[in-house]
Amino acid sequence: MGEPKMVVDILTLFPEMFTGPFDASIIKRAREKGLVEINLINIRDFSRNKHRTVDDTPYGGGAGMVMAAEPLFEAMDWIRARRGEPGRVILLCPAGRPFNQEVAAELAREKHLVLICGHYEGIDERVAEHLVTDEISIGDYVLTGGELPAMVVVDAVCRLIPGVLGERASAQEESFADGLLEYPHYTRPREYRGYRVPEVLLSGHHEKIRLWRRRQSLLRTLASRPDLLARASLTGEDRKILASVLEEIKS
Ligand SMILES: NC(=O)c1ccc(N[C@@H]2CC[C@@H](O)C2)nc1
Repeated sequence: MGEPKMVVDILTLFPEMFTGPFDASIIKRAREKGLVEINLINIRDFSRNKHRTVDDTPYGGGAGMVMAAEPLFEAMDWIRARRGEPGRVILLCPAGRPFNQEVAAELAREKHLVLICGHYEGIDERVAEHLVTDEISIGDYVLTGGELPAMVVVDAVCRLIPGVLGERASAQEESFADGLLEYPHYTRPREYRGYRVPEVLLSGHHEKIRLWRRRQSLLRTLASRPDLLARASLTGEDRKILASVLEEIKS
């Protein structure tokens, strides 16, 4: 097994939550190919008291419990001793930087990521202040823990590592890679319960198919995510296609 392209250390109280998603399909294959190494590290193993506690009551009062700093600092010491300074130490939390394809691409360039999955009301702030390099949120909602967000981030990042997806083309063409939504996909049969595949896709005319797909991407993005359209890098051809679409809408 060659040197893995990326190492991901995940600090969590529930390592068992990860076995399903990371032992199936693409991530499993990436691990088997040695393209990525994912280590699940149980925060509780770094508790330094005999009851192996990892949380405590909040200073200043209030409901709920707070994750203590010590086990996380001890775990980071262990990670550093074993593998040196991580490229990024990511805390998953609702206040974090919104996760998107651009952030995934940025993280995919790192050699070593540490993801910290919190629980309870939150984590002692000294962790965010002195250990964390990036706070990331997968959306504006509160979850019981950082584990599900960590799975989402690992999935989106791993699939961008060269060699993880079979033919790179599918990752390139896919939504958000060029900033537009994806065109519709079809496969056999060419007619199912009376529903037919668009003729152009059966024509074998590659240029027409490319244009049809691009038009569909532009139409879909215009219809459901005009904000993405505003930010996308459009070619001259794209603008011509959009102009003709807008003409049709007006007529
Ligand atoms: N939107 C998100 O990415 C997100 C991340 C974490 C989270 N919850 C954890 C539990 C306690 C605290 O560490 C944060 N909820 C939502």
